Amino acid sequence: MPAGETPATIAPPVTRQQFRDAMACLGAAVNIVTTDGPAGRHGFTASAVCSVTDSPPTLLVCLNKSSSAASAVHANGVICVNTLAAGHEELSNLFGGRTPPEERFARGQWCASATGAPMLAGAVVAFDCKIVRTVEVGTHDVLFCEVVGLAEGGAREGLIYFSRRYHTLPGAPEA
Ligand SMILES: NC(=O)C1=CN([C@@H]2O[C@H](COP(=O)(O)OP(=O)(O)OC[C@H]3O[C@@H](n4cnc5c(N)ncnc54)[C@H](O)[C@@H]3O)[C@@H](O)[C@H]2O)C=CC1
Ligand SMILES: Cc1cc2nc3c(=O)[nH]c(=O)nc-3n(C[C@H](O)[C@H](O)[C@H](O)COP(=O)(O)O)c2cc1C
Repeated sequence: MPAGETPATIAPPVTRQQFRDAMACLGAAVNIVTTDGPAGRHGFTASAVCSVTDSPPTLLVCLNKSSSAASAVHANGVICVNTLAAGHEELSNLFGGRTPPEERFARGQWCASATGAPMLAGAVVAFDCKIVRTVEVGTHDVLFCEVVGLAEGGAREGLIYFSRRYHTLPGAPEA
């Protein structure tokens, strides 16, 4: 559409595909959300991650109820949100695909965070969290997560998912 023209509107009801096509216009950081504990280790790729409040530090994660990771996430009650860096595209696809949990963790270097959830070496940042509330909305559970630990991985270039493709973001210049 040429700049300055009125955008075409879509009549209600908005379909799933129309919603997804619109959401593909929003750039988002890519994260691998992990968990570990009595229900075992698991993880999935998530772009639906957002800051809620800084007091107490809280973020939210939207988890598809049909994900193979869902039961472990709920039972363990802890997650680590590992924000991916440039070069992590393959790892993102591995955790976003239909692979068994142990095959996912065969790639990348993982260590246990304070909550026990796997933390990725080389992530841009990692948020170690306890799930404090869960709200069911449609196909997803919205997990409200209190951040109990942080690790800055030191990766310089970020990764963003936009228009159904990965893009690299340049890092801040050296101080
Ligand atoms: N909240 C939701 O239920 C979903 C939201 N979306 C949004 O729509 C955009 C376009 O999606 P697609 O056309 O499927 O192609 P896509 O290529 O952007 O998505 C890649 C894969 O990730 C899955 N995915 C992406 N975001 C997801 C989410 N929040 N929950 C569960 N699965 C998710 C998709 O189903 C697809 O299998 C995505 O980038 C995302 O922002 C996509 C799928 C589901
Ligand atoms: C870029 C990208 C972003 C995604 N974002 C989310 C998300 O925010 N929430 C979610 O539940 N699934 C999301 N997914 C899909 C899950 O990663 C995927 O369903 C899961 O890892 C595979 O499901 P399975 O373990 O049941 O095979 C995303 C996938 C990709 C590739």
